Amino acid sequence: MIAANCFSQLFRQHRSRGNFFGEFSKVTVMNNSRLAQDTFVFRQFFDKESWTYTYLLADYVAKEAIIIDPVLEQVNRDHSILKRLGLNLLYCANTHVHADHVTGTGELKKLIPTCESIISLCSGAQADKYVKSGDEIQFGRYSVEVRQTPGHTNGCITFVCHDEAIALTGDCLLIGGCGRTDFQEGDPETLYSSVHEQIFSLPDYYKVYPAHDYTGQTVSTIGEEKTYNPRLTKSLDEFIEVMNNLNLAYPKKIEESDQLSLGSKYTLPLPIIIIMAIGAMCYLLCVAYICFGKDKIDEDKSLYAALRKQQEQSCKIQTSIVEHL
Ligand SMILES: N[C@@H](CCC(=O)N[C@@H](CSS)C(=O)NCC(=O)O)C(=O)O
Repeated sequence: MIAANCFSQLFRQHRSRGNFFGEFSKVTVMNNSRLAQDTFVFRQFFDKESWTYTYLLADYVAKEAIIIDPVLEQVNRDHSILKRLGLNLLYCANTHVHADHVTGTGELKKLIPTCESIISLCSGAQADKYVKSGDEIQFGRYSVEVRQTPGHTNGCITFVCHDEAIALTGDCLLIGGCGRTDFQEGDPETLYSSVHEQIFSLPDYYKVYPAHDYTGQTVSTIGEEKTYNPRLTKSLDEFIEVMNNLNLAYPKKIEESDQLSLGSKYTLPLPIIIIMAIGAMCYLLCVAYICFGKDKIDEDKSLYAALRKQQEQSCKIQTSIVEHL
């Protein structure tokens, strides 16, 4: 038993250890499949419209998977890759509510109803599971640790997979950059301490995978970012000055993505909400029509009565004139 534990410790260290630039060897397990797969599956997908990276992490032996930051327009791509690899998607997690694209979580949940959505407790969005710092999300023999890294938004989280020495930093830490802090709940001081305390505290060889890159890069390491990131190597005051003067255009989908629902079990689908709203409007119109219609009939009745009275009176006058003559 003790020997088995020592072996598993050594195996873990061997997989994770690496140098400053994140190079580390990997054990590849050959199984009966014609496609030789590492037991740990890691895929980085790109959406060219929003410059967004989506990540798939899975245990190929247990066939359990997690998707991070899926994009609505790419749901079919993600779904067919899951099918091709025969993976069971346990979770759709989002590093935050994105201002530049709509999440594919709701659509993936429709295709795979057993999959659960995950978002930070501080995001204000709806999901099946809410997470906070220290939580672990398990898939097969692997897991990711949740670290709250607010500053770009209050609900930003970084997922760290210690088994593979990787950090999925969302929009908090980008390669040679960081998330903007000029809208939603952005705050440069908070972002600065999130990066320094929660991300830069990881070992230098951990790989950094962000939610976006606008320069064609795909991966970095903690060591590189700590040494070369032009924003995060500055002092706090200099950083705040830089962040307050980025002058970036607003993302096109900011309003659409603000209405985010991650397909929680407890929310109604949008078409049902629209039908209910139309139904309520029709009901109000009917009530208004009936009330106004009734008033009009009452009005007509009293007018008719007054006319009849007037007619009767003029008849009486005419009769008395004739009698008089
Ligand atoms: N440079 C981008 C600008 C798009 C943008 O605003 N990206 C966000 C993340 S999505 S809300 C961001 O935080 N950017 C930080 C940055 O320094 O770019 C473009 O060319 O469209």
